[in-house]
Amino acid sequence: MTRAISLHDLSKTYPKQPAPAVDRFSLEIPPGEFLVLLGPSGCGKSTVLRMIAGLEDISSGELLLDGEYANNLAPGDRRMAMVFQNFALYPSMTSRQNIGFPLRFEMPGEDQNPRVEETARILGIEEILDRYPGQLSGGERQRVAMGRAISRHPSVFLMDEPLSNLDAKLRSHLRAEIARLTRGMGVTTVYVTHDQAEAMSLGDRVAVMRGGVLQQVGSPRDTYHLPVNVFVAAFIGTPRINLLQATVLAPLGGGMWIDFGRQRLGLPEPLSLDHQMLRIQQGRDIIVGLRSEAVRIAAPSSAHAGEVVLSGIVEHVEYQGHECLVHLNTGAKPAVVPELEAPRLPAQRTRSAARRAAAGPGGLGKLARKAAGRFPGLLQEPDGAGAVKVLDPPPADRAEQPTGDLVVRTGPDIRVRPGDRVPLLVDLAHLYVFDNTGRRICPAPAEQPRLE
Ligand SMILES: Nc1ncnc2c1ncn2[C@@H]1O[C@H](COP(=O)(O)OP(=O)(O)OP(=O)(O)O)[C@@H](O)[C@H]1O
Repeated sequence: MTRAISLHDLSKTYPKQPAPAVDRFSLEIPPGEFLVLLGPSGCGKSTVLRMIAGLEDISSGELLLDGEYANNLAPGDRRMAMVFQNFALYPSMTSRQNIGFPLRFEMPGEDQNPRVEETARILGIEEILDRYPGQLSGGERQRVAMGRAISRHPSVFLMDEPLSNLDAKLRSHLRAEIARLTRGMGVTTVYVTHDQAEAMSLGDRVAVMRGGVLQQVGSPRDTYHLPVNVFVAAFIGTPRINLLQATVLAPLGGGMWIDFGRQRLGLPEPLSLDHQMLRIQQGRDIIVGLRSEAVRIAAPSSAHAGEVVLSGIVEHVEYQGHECLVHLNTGAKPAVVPELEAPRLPAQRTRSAARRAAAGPGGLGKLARKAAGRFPGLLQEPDGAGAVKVLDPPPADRAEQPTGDLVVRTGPDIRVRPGDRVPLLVDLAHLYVFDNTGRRICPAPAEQPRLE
């Protein structure tokens, strides 16, 4: 049994809160889909989940279950099972009693043991059925919590960061188990997380939220390759996408360049349609996004079609075993996305930079708050597209030292050292351009009229 969930302009405003925690959220979740709600802390993910579960009143908008109006349906009548981050097990009950507890109400008078044992077999927890939560590891507790959800044969699973209290190895193991279980059962699942890697590996689709507003919903591949705005681009992908401030130069005589200040990137002629569209940005601030795999360290003579030349000074090489991440300074100004951490920390910190970093995220938060103060309305736009303004890093940083603005992924055997100037080849097929409100303009959004 599985079901469709429709959210139409769902909003939630908590008492005494000026801004809605969830703002006109619309989404169709077909039966059997594994949908992940992804976003930074406080963006409203749990509130959406709780409204679906019936644990939170809906301020406005409509919730439909299999096409039927369900705003006022009691939680117990929704046939949904929820799994929480803190496991929420009864400490005085054994695993068997915890798993069987909801069945007492669903199948009164019946023997629950066969259902409990079937569930335990699916989860491989037969051995721990007679232990109490205090006698279980974190992973075992979460399996019991999952068992309690599964044993009810629900039509929807709602999972609120179910793995975030577990260590990395167990997380990845249980992640695979959740994917196997939910797909096997074919039950519609809504899964909340702020971990983009988890979202990408689990979701049929990922819905990215920011400040209560849905930014983009799509397959993991689409959200990675075609982010609608700079926020989604920066939130998804590790290492984070390189975001650089730039302007477009398109003199009347022809040619087009993306100007980073100290270097320019020439766009090859004839210009592609997407690049022709950039002409209207002439003289305006833009943000260029380059994922770490879109740039390689190689001589200009080895450029393939579609690759253009830049150069950078190596600041730091991060050896990762299977690859290296090379931090470079190209002389460009990094763009900062409010609500996410600041741009990358400089590779070679001065003492004052290290002090600032040691002071924790407050300084970065302050930067974002300062930005929000300088550009009112900047953190959220009425149409939900999400304006994301480019910010200059604090001047003191720049005066003290050059900051790495570009991270490039290379093979593990790269032989470069801090201070080396290296040639770079940028693959234009993987170059993103965002306008000064943060919207992606290149590659052009599908709905945009094209110059044909
Ligand atoms: N009961 C409440 N009363 C008032 N404000 C609330 C309440 N619950 C949540 N909020 C606020 O609503 C906003 C969204 O909260 P929510 O828990 O949905 O975010 P989230 O994205 O799930 O965050 P996290 O990942 O940290 O759990 C936050 O600003 C939060 O402080």
